[in-house]
Order: sequence, then structure tokens, then C-alpha cells
Amino acid sequence: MDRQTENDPPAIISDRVLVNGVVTPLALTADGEIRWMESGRRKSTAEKDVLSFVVEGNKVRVKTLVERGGGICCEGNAGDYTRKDFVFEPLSDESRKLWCDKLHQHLDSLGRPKKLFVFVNPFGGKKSARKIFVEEVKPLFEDANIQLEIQETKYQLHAKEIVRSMDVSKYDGIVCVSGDGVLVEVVNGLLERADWRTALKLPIGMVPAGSGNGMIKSLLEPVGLPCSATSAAISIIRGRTRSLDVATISQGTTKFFSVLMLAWGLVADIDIESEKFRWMGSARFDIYGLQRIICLRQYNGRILFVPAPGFESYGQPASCSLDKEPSVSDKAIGYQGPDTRLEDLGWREMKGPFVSVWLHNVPWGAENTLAAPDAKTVLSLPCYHL
Ligand SMILES: Nc1ncnc2c1ncn2[C@@H]1O[C@H](COP(=O)(O)OP(=O)(O)OP(=O)(O)O)[C@@H](O)[C@H]1O
Repeated sequence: MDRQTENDPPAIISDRVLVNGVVTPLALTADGEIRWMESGRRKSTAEKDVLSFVVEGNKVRVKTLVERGGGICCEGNAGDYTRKDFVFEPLSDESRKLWCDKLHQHLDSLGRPKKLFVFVNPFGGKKSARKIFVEEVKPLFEDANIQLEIQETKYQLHAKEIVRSMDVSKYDGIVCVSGDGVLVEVVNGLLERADWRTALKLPIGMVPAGSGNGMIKSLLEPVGLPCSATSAAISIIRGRTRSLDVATISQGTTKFFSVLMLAWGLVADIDIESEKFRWMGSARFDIYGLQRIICLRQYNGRILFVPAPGFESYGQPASCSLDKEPSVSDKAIGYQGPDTRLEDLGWREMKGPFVSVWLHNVPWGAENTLAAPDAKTVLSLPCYHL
């Protein structure tokens, strides 16, 4: 345990330094792990936990995140992190300079975001986004040396308005400290821009501070992390992205875009009509949902769909053809939806009455609602996750 083993990654710098007043060997590995000896025991901090470093006189303070469940810290749950500094003192000016250069090079090589635009929705969920951001998220971003431009949303569609005209080239990502509503506004704002192809490359990060938080739950759960502000912030700092599908919704002459879900009937009614119980947080969905289930409504309609492979026997062949999409005017700007010729597809239909129609792009409809376990996310919009 105490000696370098042959499986250890090679050191990019290795030197004798002072740790707690004792001269000890210290190494930074190619994986970004910092290894040293303390009280005769080998200690280390994993790559992913190094956030930044500062020079304080002769000393170097490395800001790290430590998973409580493992590594060098105490017991805890996976994804439960605490901030911890590691301080060492190189034995000469040259050694200190070399350490700083190597740490700089290493942190630069990780491709982490350097400047983020952050939306904080003070109205979402139990109205605690401001507190969550200031207490749990901002200190981590600051430790990671991420420059922030913070914007509280002042009214509905404010985030969309800003995103539609912001200079996206100034940022490495947009973060929403909110529920799913602000995320949807940001996605729609990006897709309505004339330069949507470029704008769409900007990763979007989420920090759960709403009532449902289905998207961030769907991003964190598959990598075994709790749906917490800390795990979300860390995944943003690490800067790894994953792509999401975008659904295009046409309603009359209006077009909008969805990344989470589309609901008609029971779930939509619960979502909209429980607004008056917003102060309850996510419990508003359960309590109002129960009330709606006791007094169940029915919704008449017809659903036309193109079955996925393996689901061809669902419904009946469509009894009428699908209306042709109105042709896109030359003046239309922004994303207009996929190029697919809808009238050429093998449509089938289901006739109501329905109780609930719930289409999902991701598995979780809300933090406690695994609505579509097989809705595996794929392809096109980058979202920060682990
Ligand atoms: N200052 C504000 N006052 C009123 N509404 C706002 C304000 N800022 C944003 N909004 C609106 O609040 C709505 C809900 O926000 P958000 O999605 O963050 O929370 P939520 O509805 O509680 O969570 P979820 O969508 O996950 O259920 C959004 O549609 C947004 O446009």
C-alpha cells in the first residue's frame, strides 16, 4: 500500500516536498492523481477531485473534492462529496514553479468549462434556487476557477429571451439552477436562433432547484449519482457532456421543442392545475395527482404514430392520411424540425377516450417518477453530466 506499484500510472512530476512540516515524496500522475506519504501511509487524491490550486507564499494549496464514501475521507454515500484542501510546500522556488506549471497543464488538459452563463430561477420549486446556488453550487464553481455570469430569471420566458440573443461564443456552457421549465426555455431559445447549428453546440447544465427535476435525475441516475445540487455542480465542473434528442412539436402555426416529455390528459392536468400548490414543492404532484385520480377525467382523441421496430402490432393502420406539413417559408429562421417526409411513413392509430398520454424522451418524469425506464437518451444536444 505504501510503495509505488507497477500498476500505478507514471508520474509527470515527482519531488520531495513538505507536507504538514514533514519532508515526504509527492507525485502528480498522468491521470491527475496526487500521491504523497503521511504518517507512513500512502495517501492520494483522485484526478477528478482536483478543482484548482493557489500559491500562498511558499506553499501550494490544491483545492479538491473528496467522495465521502471512498478515497481518503470518511464513510458516506456514493456521490456525496466534501471540499478538502491539500497543502504542500516545495523545497525550492524552481520546484514550486515546476509544480505550478504541471498542475496548470494538467487542469488545462481536462477540457473543463472556464466561463458559464448561469440562470437562477427564484420562482421554481420551493423557491430555494437562490439559496441552493449560493450555498452549494457557487463555492464549487469558484474553487474550480470557473468565471460566472449570473442571471436571475424575472418572469416567464425571460431565459428564452436572453438565450435567443446572447453571444454564445463567450461561454463554455449555460447552467440552469431551476426545474425543467427553464431548461426547456433555454433549448427553445437556442433553436430559435438563426445560428442554431452553432448555438446548439453549447452544453447546457442543470442543477436541481425545481419541483420535478426529471431531466437532471435522468442524467445523474444512470451514472449512479444522487439527484443533488452538489453532484450536478461537480458533473458540470468535470465538463463531460452527453447528447439528447430534441422533439419538434407543431401546434397550428406554432412550433416548439421538447427534450423531456410531452403530456396530454391526466399528467398535463396535474402539472398545470397543481400550480396553486407550488409551495408544497414536488409533493404538489402527488397530492393533486391523487385528487385527479379519484375524480378521473377522460380525453377523447386519436393518436397517430409510427411504431418503433418490434411495436408494429400496436394500434390499427391509420384510417386517414397525415396532413402535409406546411412548407417552410424562406424567411423562417431557427431550426424547423427534422427533414423527414412525414406523409411517407407507416402511420398507425389509436382511438380514445384516453386517461393519460405521456411521451418521454428520458426515463424520469420527475425525481420520484420513473415513467419510461426504457427511454434511453441519444444524440444531438450536449448536456453536462458525469
Ligand atoms: N421570476 C419569475 N417569476 C415567475 N415565474 C418565473 C420566474 N422565473 C422563471 N419563471 C418561470 O417559472 C417556471 C417554472 O420554473 P422551473 O421549471 O424552474 O420550476 P418548476 O416548475 O418548479 O420545476 P419543474 O419544471 O422541474 O417541475 C418556468 O416556466 C419559468 O418561465
